[in-house]
Amino acid sequence: MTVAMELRGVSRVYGSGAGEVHALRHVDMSVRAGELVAVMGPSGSGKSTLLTIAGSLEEPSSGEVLVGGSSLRSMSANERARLRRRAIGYVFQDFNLLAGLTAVENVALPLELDGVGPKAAREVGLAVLEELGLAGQARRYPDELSGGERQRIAIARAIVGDRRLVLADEPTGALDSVNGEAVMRLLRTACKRGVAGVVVTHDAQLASWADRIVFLRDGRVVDQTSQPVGPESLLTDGTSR
Ligand SMILES: Nc1ncnc2c1ncn2[C@@H]1O[C@H](COP(=O)(O)OP(=O)(O)OP(=O)(O)O)[C@@H](O)[C@H]1O
Repeated sequence: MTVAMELRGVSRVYGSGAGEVHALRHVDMSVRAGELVAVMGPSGSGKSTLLTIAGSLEEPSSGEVLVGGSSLRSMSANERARLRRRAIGYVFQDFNLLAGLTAVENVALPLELDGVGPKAAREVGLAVLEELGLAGQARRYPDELSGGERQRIAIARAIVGDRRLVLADEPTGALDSVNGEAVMRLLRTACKRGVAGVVVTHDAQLASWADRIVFLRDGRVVDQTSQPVGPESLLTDGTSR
């Protein structure tokens, strides 16, 4: 399988002098197309920093980030912007859906911003919603949807078009366990289509939906676990079988 995203020796330092914070220290990590990777670790261990750097929303202090085999450093600002728009989908805890647009209009928005005509964009948006079992919500506005439904629509928006990488930061944070599982199931469905997914979560049960769990501590990768997919592979105390 092709490598969709790779971090090579990535470090990120915030501040300087006595206030220096080493958010990431020499992190090596790669995610293949079709693979879902969970990132876990204590508060402040660098999980969000890893995600924003992988998504080209922030630059590393040193090291290299490759998306689809191309180094972000070798791209112009315009090329990076195009990559963010076309190839990378982002899902955050607070949904970020636009209140004045219906579910399908929200999903179609990235395509429209990228120059696809409204009708064609809407058709692609509807197809993604259908594929994810969300067609029934297509015409509703965000305030007519539950929190779980809103987050699933946000995932549909993150994978619409030719997205190769989906980055999700605590996408299940505000949801109950049933809706949290539904969100992880959708991310898995997206990965089956060949999308590479990276999801930050505090929840071991939800992380068990991933193919692999990467553990961070003090900005370093301290462990990686491959696992059979599905929450049934977890023991009741949250450890892997
Ligand atoms: N913009 C910033 N300026 C200064 N320090 C920062 C900045 N962003 C993050 N940090 C620091 O970098 C370290 C890693 O932060 P990060 O948000 O990546 O951790 P996290 O694992 O996502 O934490 P949490 O689980 O609490 O969200 C923390 O010590 C944090 O205070």
